[in-house]
Amino acid sequence: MAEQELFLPSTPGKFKDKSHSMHRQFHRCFASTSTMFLWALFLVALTAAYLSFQSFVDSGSKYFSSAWGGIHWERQVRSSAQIHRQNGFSVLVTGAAGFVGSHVSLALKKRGDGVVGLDNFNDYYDPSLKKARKSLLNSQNIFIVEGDVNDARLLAKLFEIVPFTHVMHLAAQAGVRYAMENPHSYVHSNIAGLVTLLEACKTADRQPAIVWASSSSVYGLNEKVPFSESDRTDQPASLYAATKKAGEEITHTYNHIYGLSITGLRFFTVYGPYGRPDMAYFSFTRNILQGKPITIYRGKNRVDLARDFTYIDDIVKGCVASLDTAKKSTGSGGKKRAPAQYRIFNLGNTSPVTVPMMVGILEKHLKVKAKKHVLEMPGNGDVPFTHANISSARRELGYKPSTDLQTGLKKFVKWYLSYYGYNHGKSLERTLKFLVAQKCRLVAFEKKEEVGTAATSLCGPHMGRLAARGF
Ligand SMILES: O=C(O)[C@H]1O[C@H](OP(=O)(O)OP(=O)(O)OC[C@H]2O[C@@H](n3ccc(=O)[nH]c3=O)[C@H](O)[C@@H]2O)[C@H](O)[C@@H](O)[C@H]1O
Repeated sequence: MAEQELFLPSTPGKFKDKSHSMHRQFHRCFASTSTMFLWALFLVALTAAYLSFQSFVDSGSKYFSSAWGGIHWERQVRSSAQIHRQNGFSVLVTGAAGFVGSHVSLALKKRGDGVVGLDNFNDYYDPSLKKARKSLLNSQNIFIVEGDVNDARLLAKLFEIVPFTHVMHLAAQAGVRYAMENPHSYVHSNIAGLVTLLEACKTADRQPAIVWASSSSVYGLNEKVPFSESDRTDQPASLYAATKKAGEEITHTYNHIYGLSITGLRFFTVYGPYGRPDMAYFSFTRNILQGKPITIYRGKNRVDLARDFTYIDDIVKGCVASLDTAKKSTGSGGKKRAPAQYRIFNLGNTSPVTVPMMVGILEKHLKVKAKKHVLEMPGNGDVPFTHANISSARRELGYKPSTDLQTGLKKFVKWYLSYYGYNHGKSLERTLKFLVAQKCRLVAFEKKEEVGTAATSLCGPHMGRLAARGF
């Protein structure tokens, strides 16, 4: 109201005492200006408070939202990186809570190398399996840093704490068909993440040698069998394959410009205990046990699809041999001193098996028939077959796969049943019933003499003998 009076033109004749009125007007004006000034001051203070709160939140997020940093954390990293053998390595394993990463980490630690894991524990598949692998690694004194390969600050910190001799880069967005659902996750992990990691490695004062996971999928539509490293890889059939192929080109650049020693490993459909639930052998096992149908893709002209399935222990040997034979990087602090080693190897099994045959092996080990639903292969990035020529890896790494699919799947099924039981994914009630039944069987087994005596007194000696034998 006061402001309205002040700014509206005054009506002539309305004011009897002009000087008094002017005084009042001045007074009002002053009062109003000071109110405005106070308001402005208040707003400035509010803005400043908001800005400083924002910067607090921003800087705070470095410490609160990320799971790394601090003296205790650094101590864990250092301790995990400690080498316990002569001429041993200190290895940064990215994707350490993943399938291949966890197995390789355990193998390295077992022989006395220092291992620091890095994993972002994303939910591409059930993170509880990743946590279980983490617990396994922790029990062997391997520390897994929770973080992303795209976090340059974290990588710089890790290299500041530990002068890694090697990096085993296994963190990636895997899966051929999922690339159609979430293409950006492939670019994020397999391209951006790879470049961030290479930048950290190239800048390190003692550059590490790098061994990383490429893929058999880079052969794409190549029809020449078996696939050799020198075959064409310029016809990827999926975005996943394209990002792995891009990774091969990118690593070549870093080798050429900065003197990083690089070895790329083209894995062929790796399977085994603690494997990836998104892969066919794993999801088929789950469905078969649950009595659910499985979809088997078939190629053109009703030709079965085939894969050069490779057992995890063989892959681990190939990875470790790659680290052992890797030459040192030649640069330091971002400067190349001399040409460095650049290698690419197929790590396969050299004996492709069709998908229906793989299902047959699972049925045998699970002792359950699958409900099969055969479907023409959709245009989803799949390739009809893979078959590795491994002569190069055999010659230079001493790589010699020794587990056939029968044996490997038997080990996988054994692990699967011990890990999930028969009732994986079923209702809590059914799981409890299953556990109670198991417990009863155990009790009956342990107490069979007592059960036998009770059965004798109740039903006579024949029933007693049967009961004492454990039914
Ligand atoms: O070597 C690799 O570089 C890749 O290997 C693996 O890819 P793939 O060989 O495609 O394995 P996987 O999905 O187990 O399908 C196996 C077969 O089952 C068929 N398949 C699959 C699913 C289904 O429901 N039905 C079906 O018939 C399917 O058509 C295929 O013929 C990794 O996942 C990948 O991350 C990468 O590492």
